[in-house]
Amino acid sequence: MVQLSSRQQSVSTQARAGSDEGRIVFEGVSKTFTRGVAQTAALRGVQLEVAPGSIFGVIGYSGAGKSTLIRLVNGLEKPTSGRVLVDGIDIGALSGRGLRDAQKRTGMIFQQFNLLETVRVRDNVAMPLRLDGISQAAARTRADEVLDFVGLSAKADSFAGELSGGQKQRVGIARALVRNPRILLSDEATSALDPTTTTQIIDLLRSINREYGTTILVVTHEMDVIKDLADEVAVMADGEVVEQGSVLDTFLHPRTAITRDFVTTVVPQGLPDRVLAHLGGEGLWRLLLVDDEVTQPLISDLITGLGVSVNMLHADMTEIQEHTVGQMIIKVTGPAEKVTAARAFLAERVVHIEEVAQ
Ligand SMILES: Nc1ncnc2c1ncn2[C@@H]1O[C@H](COP(=O)(O)OP(=O)(O)OP(=O)(O)O)[C@@H](O)[C@H]1O
Repeated sequence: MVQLSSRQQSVSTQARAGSDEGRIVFEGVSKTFTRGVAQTAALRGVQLEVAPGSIFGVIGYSGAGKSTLIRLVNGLEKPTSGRVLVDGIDIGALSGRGLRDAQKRTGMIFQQFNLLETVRVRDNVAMPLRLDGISQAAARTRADEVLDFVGLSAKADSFAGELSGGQKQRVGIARALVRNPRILLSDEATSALDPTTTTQIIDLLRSINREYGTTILVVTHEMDVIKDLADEVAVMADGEVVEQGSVLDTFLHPRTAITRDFVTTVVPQGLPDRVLAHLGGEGLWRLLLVDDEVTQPLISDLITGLGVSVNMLHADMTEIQEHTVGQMIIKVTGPAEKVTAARAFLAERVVHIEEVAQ
């Protein structure tokens, strides 16, 4: 894998921790679009901080304000009120040359790739440098470096229109990296891709973050993308951030209904109604287990140690932020005092236990 530049090599996540380089801060940001007499409040009082070198995910349904949020970071939109600080600089206060210079420190990738289809891959990637006035030879040399980094050297002479969706997104990523940005913005970059290609692009984004300490702000409507890519997540609804926290904590303890809905798309949290109809409410529990909790002999301990019957209705396991998260839905039956004791026993042994909603 080719090294991107000496500047990027020297910039580690740790080295950035105390500085504003790669930091994004939203300070009470609102954005209202006005068309004639119609007004749309796309963002309302957004307060967020994206730490340097982190991967921060923003999830929400269509119209929640995600694209507007990301467009404020590279100055494509200006806040109606509040401030967006990028590398410590109030981006909304810049214009002209100052804004263009700030924009060079931010790369962006898009759902529809935004490539020039009839232009060769190498020249698509070199385009931002050519717009900066860099010579064609130097821009092409640099483009070849980043194409090597994203694994697409072999396609440098192809026309962009000849590539698959996954290859196009790699070109989009190479173009976004060509100026060595401190920050990479991703607006639904995997939404047009199949699951396998999505995984490859997510792996590429993670390797960019890991090797160069690039801050990545990703907006998406897919909780799978958040699970596999992000460290932190903010959930948006109607222009507001309704919940934020670490991805693992958000999966384990969603606090709002909308977050629970998103979590459910990855970790189903209930049972089919027809199954529920056959089960009484008592002793019907959903358990969450993390890491070592997953491998303990929980069910046999319940049966042999507490003398209750256990019916296993559902079990699954997934990886979140390098932690193993297991889920079980069980029905415990027996004398009331034993069922109560079983619940107390489980509460000691698993990270979360709740009654299954009927
Ligand atoms: N340029 C604009 N002019 C007027 N209204 C706009 C403009 N851009 C966005 N909006 C409105 O702002 C709200 C938020 O839009 P935004 O595109 O940020 O949401 P989103 O979460 O990215 O949705 P999607 O995933 O569908 O793109 C929507 O009601 C949208 O119609």
